[in-house]
Amino acid sequence: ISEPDSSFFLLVHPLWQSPLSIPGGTRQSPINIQWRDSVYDPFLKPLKISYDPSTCLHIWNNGYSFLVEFDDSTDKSIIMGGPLENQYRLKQFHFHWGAINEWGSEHTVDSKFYPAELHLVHWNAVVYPTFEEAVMEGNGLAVIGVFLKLGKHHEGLQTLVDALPAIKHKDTIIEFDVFDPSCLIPSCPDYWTYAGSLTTPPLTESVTWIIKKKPIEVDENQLEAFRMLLFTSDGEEEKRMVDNFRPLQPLMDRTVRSSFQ
Ligand SMILES: COc1ccc(C[C@@]2(O)NC(=S)NC2=O)c(OC)c1
Ligand SMILES: [Zn+2]
Repeated sequence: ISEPDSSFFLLVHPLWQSPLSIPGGTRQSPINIQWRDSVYDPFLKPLKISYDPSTCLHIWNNGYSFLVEFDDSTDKSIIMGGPLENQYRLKQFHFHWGAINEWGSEHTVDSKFYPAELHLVHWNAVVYPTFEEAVMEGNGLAVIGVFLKLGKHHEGLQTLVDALPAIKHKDTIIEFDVFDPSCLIPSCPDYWTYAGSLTTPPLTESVTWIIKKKPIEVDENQLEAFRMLLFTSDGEEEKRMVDNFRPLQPLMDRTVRSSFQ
């Protein structure tokens, strides 16, 4: 097969024992973004991003991806504007990627997969007292999605890549002092936005997605470093951490808006 389609993953993908979408789900993620069907919304504001690099805590392998977590006890690292009515606090970021460069992203653009996708996860601390509660609410989370494409070496990403050998196995963690995730976000302000969900259980429909139009470029060695991680714990039979993305979900009664014409 040149490119996986949902039937491929429905049949053989090892990660998906659970239902592929929650029964009655009307706003599931990820989706294909058909560029020509997206609707320009002139009322969408520019997204404002202000992260404090000192809020970075640690990087760890949770057995499905690797994530960098932030101190979200204050409003030091936040986003606002864009499609958002409140400001949202940065909680963590993580990635999804494939075994080969032909696929790996969760969202697709005109049915094209990218080799990987970054998710920067934020929660609405203005309205909800805890992240756990925000996860259950329609306007609880805001996730910035950034596509990764094969190209030149990415200096900022290399800091993360250098830490990966230390978190090869599930449930391994290392301290991460200072990191500014805005170095992973393209400077081009253009994005798509739509109402969606988490892409792993509990699959709750609580995410305002903000998908950057422009990808960042990373090199082959950096993608290969992701693929050296393991789903499995130390001592278990090794399973490479690859293809940790959910199959595409139906758009149903949703419109994808664009911040650009
Ligand atoms: C209980 O709260 C959760 C659970 C899982 C995730 C991870 C994920 O499902 N969500 C996105 S986005 N990508 C993913 O893989 C989460 O992230 C906000 C929050
Ligand atoms: Zn994700």
